[in-house]
Amino acid sequence: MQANGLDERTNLLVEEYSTSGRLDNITQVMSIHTQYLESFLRSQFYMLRMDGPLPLPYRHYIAIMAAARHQCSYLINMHVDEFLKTGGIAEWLNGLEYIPQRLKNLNEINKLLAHRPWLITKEHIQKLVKTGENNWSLPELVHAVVLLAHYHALASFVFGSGINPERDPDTSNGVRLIAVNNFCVCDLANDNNIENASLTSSNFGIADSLSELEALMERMKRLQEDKEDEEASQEEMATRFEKEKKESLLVISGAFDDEIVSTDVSRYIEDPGFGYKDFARRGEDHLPTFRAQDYTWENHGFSLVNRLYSDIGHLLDEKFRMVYNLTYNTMATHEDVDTTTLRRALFNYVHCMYGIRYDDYDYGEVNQLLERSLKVYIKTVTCYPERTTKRMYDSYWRQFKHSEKVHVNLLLMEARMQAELLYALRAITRHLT
Ligand SMILES: CC(C)C[C@H](N)C(=O)O
Repeated sequence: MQANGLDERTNLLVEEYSTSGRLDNITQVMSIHTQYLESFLRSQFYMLRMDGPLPLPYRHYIAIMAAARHQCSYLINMHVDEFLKTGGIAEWLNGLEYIPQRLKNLNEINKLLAHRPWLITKEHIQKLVKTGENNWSLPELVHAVVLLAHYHALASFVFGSGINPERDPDTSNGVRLIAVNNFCVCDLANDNNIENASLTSSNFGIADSLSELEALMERMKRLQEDKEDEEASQEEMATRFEKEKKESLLVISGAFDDEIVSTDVSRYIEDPGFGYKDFARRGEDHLPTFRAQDYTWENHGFSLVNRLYSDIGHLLDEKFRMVYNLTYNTMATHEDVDTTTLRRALFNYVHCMYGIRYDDYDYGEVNQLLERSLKVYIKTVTCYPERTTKRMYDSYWRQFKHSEKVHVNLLLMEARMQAELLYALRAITRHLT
């Protein structure tokens, strides 16, 4: 890393340490991408600590409820502390039975948002805002929704980057260490690449992975060159999306055994068995398509959110743009590479799994650029983050640097957050009209 890049990173970390009194592992890992970290911290600081519709302890409790949907003890513990520090009532930490009804009413939207946001309708919104004494004002509800989406997505980042302990196959009783494993901070922040990682696996496969990389770059190049010549028809484009969506539903991610949720976590959730629909298991494949141009973040979501909870729209917008455009023009050891097509494919594939379609995007590209093991990883990190394993992390893009895999995680996290927001905000708009 260049000297001034390093300075910038150090300054940001020093600043973060002096305002919050800690430097958690999330911040350290994200600091590999300093510019992004800055917009991340800014929006997180705003939603947690600045003036806003919800009281401070509520914000942390909502973060706990969100993280619990993915059994993310790491985030839960962090916000349990913050909840108490900001004056939260300790009794609430015994679980959902101890919290006010109003807060409890968020359960349903938390659950849908986390796992099947396409099911959120204006009726859900109506119910929350019109329940007599326990009602939520729209600004409060928007604040809550932003927090929920932020923490669901952050749980994806935490598991996707190995910030949580990996599941130890021997602890079949479901007990997990709450401590943070050191796969993240020591290795990722130092950006050890495959040479080090491969010490644990065998050297066999290096040649394969090298040629995989070359082949991927070749495909990217071809796609960029062919863009102008080949214009698929509208129908053809729609068919390609539907095909990709259908296939994504069948990608199997991790073990299907019913997870045992520890009581530390289960006390904060209702209906723990509810997850991203297991299409593969049920043999069903219906997920409605959301046409992105009918309700875009830029034209609709952004202004609604900004109107109801001032300035958060700008902060989120800046963060989305930042992650979407972030590039170092590198691919593993290669430099000066235009990686736009690959980064778009990652982002759009996440939206595809949530049924969101951009009609000017050719989903054939997803298929050409994202190999199977990467799709498994994306689906797991996005939809069932708690099932992510180190093996999944290691099995794709074996030539790439850890910083690039963290970059992938940033894209997945933000794409997921945006997808959740789009569905929730569309429902709020429908409620208002
Ligand atoms: C996710 C990676 C493929 C990103 C790439 N290293 C870039 O700088 O654009």
